[in-house]
Amino acid sequence: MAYSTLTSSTYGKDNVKFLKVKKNATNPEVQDVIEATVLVLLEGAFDQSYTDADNSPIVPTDTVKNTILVLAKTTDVWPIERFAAKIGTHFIEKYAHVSGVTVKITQDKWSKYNVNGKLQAHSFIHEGAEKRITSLYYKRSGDYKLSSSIKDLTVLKSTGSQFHGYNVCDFTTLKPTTDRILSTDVDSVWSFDSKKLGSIYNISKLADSGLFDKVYETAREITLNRFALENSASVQATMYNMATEILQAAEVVQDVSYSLPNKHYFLMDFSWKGLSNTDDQVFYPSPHPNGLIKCTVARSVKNKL
Ligand SMILES: O=c1[nH]c(=O)c2[nH]c(=O)[nH]c2[nH]1
Repeated sequence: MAYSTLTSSTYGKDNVKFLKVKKNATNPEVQDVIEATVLVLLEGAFDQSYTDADNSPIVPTDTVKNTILVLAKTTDVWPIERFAAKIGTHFIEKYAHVSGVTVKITQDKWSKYNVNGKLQAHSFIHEGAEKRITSLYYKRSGDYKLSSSIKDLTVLKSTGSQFHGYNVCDFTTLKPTTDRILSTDVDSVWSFDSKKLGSIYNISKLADSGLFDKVYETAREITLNRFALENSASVQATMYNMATEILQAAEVVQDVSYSLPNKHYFLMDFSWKGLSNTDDQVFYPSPHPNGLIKCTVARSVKNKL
């Protein structure tokens, strides 16, 4: 008997990059761009390549890369949810021994900007680290999980955030505050209810209706609005409220997860110079450690009906 057994495996290509330009049909001067980074991993009858050095079932990762780029050329990549579904169904349809496909597409945020009050037709600002992401896991059975997210949207508010009333014990040094700086890199994930979306082949039609862009815009707007407008009791309370609002606004969303670092800014001590800093003006951006707070929020059973 063999000493070991392969319990799971998956393989493919990561960091496949392209930029695609879309020209308006009536005015080709009006353009859009998507810069994307794609991951595709395959599952299926590949065990012998690991256990017997038999490469015959392997679709080379180089072929996976070529496929992503050819599909980027020949099919519509707007929005990324549509392109993820296209990639997923392609691999299942083309290779009978592929049983599952994982796709992750990360989109850079290129935004058009104004010159003399006029939105430019084909000039864009790269808005830093912020990304729009979609993740798909699609199985030959037809089952799939689709989620989308915002990552590395860095925000800060200089007041309108509190933290007090927490557990106090002999390890506690933190002072309660009714006015602090709150800053985080937003990582917000909303998973779609597959039953409400229907078959994976329905995703393209839903994309035509603008559904995925609308949910993305809604999630981003709710996150930014609530961050600004709510006098935050804690990261925990604010993220829960954001997630609840997204569930209320987007019927097709099954649950919402946030993962938020609490990026601390500590009030500097100028007492050595005889200076008071009680007016909360000068802070030290502490690179580490940071708080890290995560939650997933779904509809309560009553509201699922
Ligand atoms: O919003 C917060 N949540 C915490 O759990 C926590 N813990 C801490 O030290 N500061 C904060 N702030």
